[in-house]
Amino acid sequence: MPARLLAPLALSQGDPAGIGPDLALMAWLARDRAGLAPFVYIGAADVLRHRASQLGLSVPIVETDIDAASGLFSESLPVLSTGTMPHVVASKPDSASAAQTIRAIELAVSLTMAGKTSATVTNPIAKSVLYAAGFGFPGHTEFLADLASQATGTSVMPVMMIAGPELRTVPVTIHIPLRDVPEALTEQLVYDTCRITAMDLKSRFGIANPRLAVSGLNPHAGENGTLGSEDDAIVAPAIGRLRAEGIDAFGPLPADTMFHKAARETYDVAICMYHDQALIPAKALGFDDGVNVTLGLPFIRTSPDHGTAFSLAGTGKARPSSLIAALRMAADMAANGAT
Ligand SMILES: NC(=O)C1=CN([C@@H]2O[C@H](COP(=O)(O)OP(=O)(O)OC[C@H]3O[C@@H](n4cnc5c(N)ncnc54)[C@H](O)[C@@H]3O)[C@@H](O)[C@H]2O)C=CC1
Ligand SMILES: NCC(=O)COP(=O)(O)O
Repeated sequence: MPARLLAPLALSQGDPAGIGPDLALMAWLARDRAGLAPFVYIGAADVLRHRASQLGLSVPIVETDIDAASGLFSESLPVLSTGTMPHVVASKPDSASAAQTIRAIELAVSLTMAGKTSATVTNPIAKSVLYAAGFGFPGHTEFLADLASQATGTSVMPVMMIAGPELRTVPVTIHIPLRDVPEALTEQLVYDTCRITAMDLKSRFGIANPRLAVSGLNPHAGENGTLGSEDDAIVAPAIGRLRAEGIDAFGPLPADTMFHKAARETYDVAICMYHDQALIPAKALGFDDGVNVTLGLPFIRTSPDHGTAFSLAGTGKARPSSLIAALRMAADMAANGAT
């Protein structure tokens, strides 16, 4: 456990029919080998016990209050219970569990904002399952920002960053249909996303002068306007404003040639215009140890880079490496004094 980290990490259960419970159990079993800081699982203890038994994993699961959680961690997996869950079957998603899934995220965030936990680490949710139950946010990222805005009374703009050992990427637009991207992309959005990224790479990742490589939207970054106008009309002016403020942003770059090894050495983060432009290279290069971190929040939030992988839940085939990387990154950020 890093010396300065006093409060445990909050780990939300995610979709209980997905691999979140499996990964939490596996991460706890790997705690010493992986050098993990104490974490408290926030969710349904009965689902976790059932999954442990299904997987044949010997994990003592202890329901606790938050103050006792860190002290229990070496001998048992502490659980802060969100109450009794409707019946859950591994790999069978059911929107009846949505309220509990959301409650676990809310509880993790409120504990983290109160300083009772040092960071929030989220297990994956299935967006469509929550949408079916009326969840009004595209994903965690926007939900967390809303919770933070409500708690602080100030507007919070979240930025998604996928961070792996070889590459960090940020999508400027996130979970919207591809056909809506050009409409959603504005100079202000590109500018704000880059500014928040630069600020957080400094304050949370210790990069003194972050280099931001900004992609274009169109093939060949628009080929001088002949393959689309957005690169010259939206992306380039945003980069001009950033540079005028001393932020080392450059582009717009053709997205197809900015991810090879030599290109990656020229920047600290790639700012991309839409979800797949950012997440395909990030997951191709680092699926097993990539971390999804939300920048711009007044607290630390990380997550594995993958989803609920329903078909693997309860089989023992899910790999916990990305969750372990997310737990480690959150603990490092907290120990380094980032909030
Ligand atoms: N942070 C979050 O809450 C995220 C949630 N999702 C949600 O997850 C659901 C499923 O999404 P998919 O696109 O199928 O992505 P997915 O990441 O769940 O699965 C993609 C592929 O990777 C495999 N995989 C994923 N995690 C793995 C692990 N830990 N070990 C071994 N193999 C693993 C799966 O078996 C599948 O073949 C969707 O509903 C989506 O909304 C997706 C990404 C992130
Ligand atoms: N594709 C990334 C993803 O779905 C994660 O979204 P979020 O739930 O962290 O907002």
